[in-house]
Amino acid sequence: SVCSSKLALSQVHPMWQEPLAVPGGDRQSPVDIVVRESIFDPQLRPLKVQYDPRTCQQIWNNGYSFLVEYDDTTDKSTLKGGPLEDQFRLCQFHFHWGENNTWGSEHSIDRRLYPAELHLVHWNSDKYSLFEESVIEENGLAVIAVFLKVGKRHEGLQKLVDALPAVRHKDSVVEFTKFDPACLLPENINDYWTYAGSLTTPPLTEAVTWIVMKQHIEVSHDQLAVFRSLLFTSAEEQLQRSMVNNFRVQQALKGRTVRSSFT
Ligand SMILES: COc1ccc(/C(C)=C/C(=O)O)cc1
Ligand SMILES: [Zn+2]
Repeated sequence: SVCSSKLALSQVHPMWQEPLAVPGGDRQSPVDIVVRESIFDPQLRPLKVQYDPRTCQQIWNNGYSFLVEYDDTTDKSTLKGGPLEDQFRLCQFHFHWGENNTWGSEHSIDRRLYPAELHLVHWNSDKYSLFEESVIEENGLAVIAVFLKVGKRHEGLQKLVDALPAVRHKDSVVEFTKFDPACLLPENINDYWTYAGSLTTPPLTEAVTWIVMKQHIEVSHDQLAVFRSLLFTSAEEQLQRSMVNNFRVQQALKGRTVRSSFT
């Protein structure tokens, strides 16, 4: 099953108007992570990531980002450990980026923004039987966030970059297989911050356990430029708009604690 319902996503408009307030919105994302206010939790376990490249299916431009979607009908690509009590299934990953290298990430570390941010979206397959069910449950989703910095070319990313021109317009889909998302993780995945938050695009539901990696990955300027060559708009639309700055504004922490897995 493709893990993001087309109806809800098709209502995600680029640069969409932020709702004034999300019902009961006291755990919204993204947030600024203030390092010296994060609390080391020695009970946080190492993350266990097991991805099977054979579950990779397609890339879809949903008019907000491009999603690399995985077959999540079995427990082949999974995440567990860390702050998680249950086993989670990978359903898709996507990115957020800016119009230049000064900004683009959704989270920040002591107010430092990165030019882009990767989100690997997983749902709780111990408790729910469908992604769509898990999206409305407080322990339904786990998202790994990885910051991207501009530097050397990322060899593993290039296969994805080469496929992007085929999904230039909103609602375009291209087959994309045998991609191992583990190649996008930093060497050290055991240093991370974690907090209770939400999706950062509609439906903005407060269902996400965020796991934000301390270590970034590097991609080249040219690779990021291909992200920026995508369009928010479909082929039929009169006025084409570049897919850039597809990040949400930061939200209040509202008393939440950000824990760290490292001192
Ligand atoms: C059911 O519709 C959905 C739409 C979007 C999403 C995600 C995964 C949003 C985000 O990445 O912030 C999930 C479900
Ligand atoms: Zn995201």
